[in-house]
Amino acid sequence: MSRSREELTKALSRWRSGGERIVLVPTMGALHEGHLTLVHAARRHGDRVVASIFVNPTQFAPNEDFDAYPRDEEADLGALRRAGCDLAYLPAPAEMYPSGDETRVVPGALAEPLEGASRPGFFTGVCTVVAKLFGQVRPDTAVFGEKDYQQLLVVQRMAADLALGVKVVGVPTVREPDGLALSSRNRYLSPPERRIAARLPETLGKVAGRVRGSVATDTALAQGLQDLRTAGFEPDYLELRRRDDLSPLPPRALRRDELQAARLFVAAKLGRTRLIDNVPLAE
Ligand SMILES: Nc1ncnc2c1ncn2[C@@H]1O[C@H](COP(=O)(O)OP(=O)(O)OP(=O)(O)O)[C@@H](O)[C@H]1O
Ligand SMILES: CC(C)(CO)[C@@H](O)C(=O)[O-]
Ligand code: BAL
Repeated sequence: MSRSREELTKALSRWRSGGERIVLVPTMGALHEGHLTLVHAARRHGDRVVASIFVNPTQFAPNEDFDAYPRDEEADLGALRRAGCDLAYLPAPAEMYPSGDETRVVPGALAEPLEGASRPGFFTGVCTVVAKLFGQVRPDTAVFGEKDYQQLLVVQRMAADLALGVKVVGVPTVREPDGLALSSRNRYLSPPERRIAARLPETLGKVAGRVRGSVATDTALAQGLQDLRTAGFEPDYLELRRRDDLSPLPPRALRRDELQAARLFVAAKLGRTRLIDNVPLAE
């Protein structure tokens, strides 16, 4: 485990001088099987796996859950060790935001819809901290989850645009047996809310099925929003977008090529917990 850049750099230079390839898994901690699946995937992409744990203040708006965000360092370190992570990097805030820090990485159009529209400034915070982590670790590859699909695309774009020399790879969403995507924020759910939460992926499946069955997308999405409200959610968005550039799809029945290119995205509040999820449209 390393809390300072100095310790991190020592380990990295030892590995690099032996020609080993380094893979980074950035996280905010409160680790679950989804994160550990990223660590397992990372092992297949290189020789040494570094996982970072840093609850990044710049990606939280003032009204969001930065203070309440779950933190469980001891359990996280044990889980990472068992998953075969070579180094856990837990930087102190001053390592990421040193005194006088003022530079921000502002993403473009990919960061505008969906999470970008609901959480202004979120992707600037994410890109800024991920660029810093890439600069500190200088990994060959970095692994991100498809649960945060827009984040994966935005980070891939940033790495290419800024020529950071990091290959950014995505890993499919890991789900509970009832379909709920694993997420650190699931810890906020009360037992009755947890039972309702499975209706989120269920609704995605139903909307996707209706669109595949040639129902017009505007009708299928309106029905999906209604289903979410009836189940007890307060939806932020339920949208169909092209999976490569997140541009919108037409409000009519989709052609086969459009179905292949589409992904369905949702964000919804259940009590005080905000959940997100997404699925491909084509089976
Ligand atoms: N269920 C999951 N399947 C695959 N990857 C996941 C899953 N949950 C999180 N990840 C990935 O783990 C990385 C770190 O995410 P993070 O620490 O924010 O966890 P999280 O569970 O997404 O937390 P939150 O509840 O705050 O959204 C991200 O790349 C994220 O996409
Ligand atoms: C990528 C990330 C670690 C940046 O803080 C965060 O957004 C997350 O955990 O998905
Ligand atoms: N899981 C992405 C980070 C966030 O929601 O703040």
